[in-house]
Amino acid sequence: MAKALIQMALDSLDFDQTIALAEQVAPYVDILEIGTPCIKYNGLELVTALKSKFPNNLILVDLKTMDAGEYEATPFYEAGADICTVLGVSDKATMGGVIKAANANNAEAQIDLISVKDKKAVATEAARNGAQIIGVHTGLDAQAAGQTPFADLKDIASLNLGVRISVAGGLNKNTIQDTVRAGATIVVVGAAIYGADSPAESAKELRALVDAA
Ligand SMILES: O=C([C@H](O)CO)[C@H](O)[C@H](O)COP(=O)(O)O
Repeated sequence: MAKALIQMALDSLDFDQTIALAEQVAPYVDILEIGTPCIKYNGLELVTALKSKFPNNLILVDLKTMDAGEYEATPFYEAGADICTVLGVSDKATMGGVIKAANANNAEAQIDLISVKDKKAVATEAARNGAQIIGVHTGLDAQAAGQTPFADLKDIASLNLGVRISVAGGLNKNTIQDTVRAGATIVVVGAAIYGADSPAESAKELRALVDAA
């Protein structure tokens, strides 16, 4: 079985800090994620910069698109995004538009199940419609209210949809191996890396844990 990928969520608003953090963690992670607040603040220029500075990492742009899927996602794919996210609560046509834009650019679309009520149904339909990645996601606000992504991961993994499953929501060194063993093929880490005394050391430790899981 292929090793799980590690995705680092770059959630700063500051352009230069984002590049500096990416420089520290890039050797240890597979995917550099431009978080939603960060992409809204910095825009396409940051995608172009990360893509050129980190050719060995995939770039995920966490657009969380809600409408006008193809129109919104296309410039980000053209700027170098390997993966863009679209909300699972959006219209089927919106998700379809992002999937279409991804395919036109030899890239991938991720359906984010954040705040979706019937997650199994949305994930099943999205996979059938060509989404390459399903994102099980407990957002920062839901985390603050004590929620975790683990029960949702169990539900989605049990469907055996044949697509990759990304998991985000407060993962850290204590939970990352169980998350991989439960079926995550992409594990997303934000605060546990950028909030550490040494983000590079934290990313290195997580890499070793994921590779050993
Ligand atoms: O996607 C995220 C959030 O919704 C803000 O955009 C986070 O980047 C994601 O949850 C990963 O960060 P942590 O939960 O801090 O690991």
